[in-house]
Amino acid sequence: MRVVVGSHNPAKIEAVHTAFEKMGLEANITGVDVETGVSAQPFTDEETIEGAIHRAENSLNAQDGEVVDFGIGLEGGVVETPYGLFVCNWGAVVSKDGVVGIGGGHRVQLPDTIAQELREGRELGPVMDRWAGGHDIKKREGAIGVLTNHRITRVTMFRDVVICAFARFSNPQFYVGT
Ligand SMILES: O=P(O)(O)OP(=O)(O)OP(=O)(O)OC[C@H]1O[C@@H](n2cnc3c(O)ncnc32)[C@H](O)[C@@H]1O
Repeated sequence: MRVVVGSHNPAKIEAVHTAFEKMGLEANITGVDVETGVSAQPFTDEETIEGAIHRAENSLNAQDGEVVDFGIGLEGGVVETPYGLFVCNWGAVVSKDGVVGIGGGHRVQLPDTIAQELREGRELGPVMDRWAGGHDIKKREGAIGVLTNHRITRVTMFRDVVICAFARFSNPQFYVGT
């Protein structure tokens, strides 16, 4: 099966590889840079889901006539709650016939100092690098990896997001009419 991921972020590509391994599916997986159609730092679940869907759809369309079975979009964002700002993560799988599966991931509460910088308009990636003293954390363990001491990483989190988004294709009989 041919799968295209709407990103070159190595954490996302590795997550898709490990998801397919875990699902026991053989796939040729590549990444492509696509537009997300949402802001660089999505600030709601809805905007983050929209970004994931756009990435998945644009991945399918980027392949110029080549047959691709699934486009996959993985998007990170943040959500405001009465208990503070949380990182949120969403994934979308779009099949070549246009069926869309969506899955969500863990949420981790951001420290107030980081949350405040995001509310002022900065992006989580560079803020996290500065705060944790790392480089390109978003391409490796992610904020979730830093904050959980690597017990959950961006790779394992997005791996599970892909498996959840794939539920519709793993069990189509449960989704008839939806
Ligand atoms: O190369 P792409 O696929 O665009 O990957 P990205 O990490 O830059 O883009 P996302 O859409 O996944 O994330 C949106 C923003 O949130 C940041 N972000 C999201 N989750 C993060 C995490 O776990 N750790 C660090 N930054 C994160 C990221 O840096 C972006 O600024």
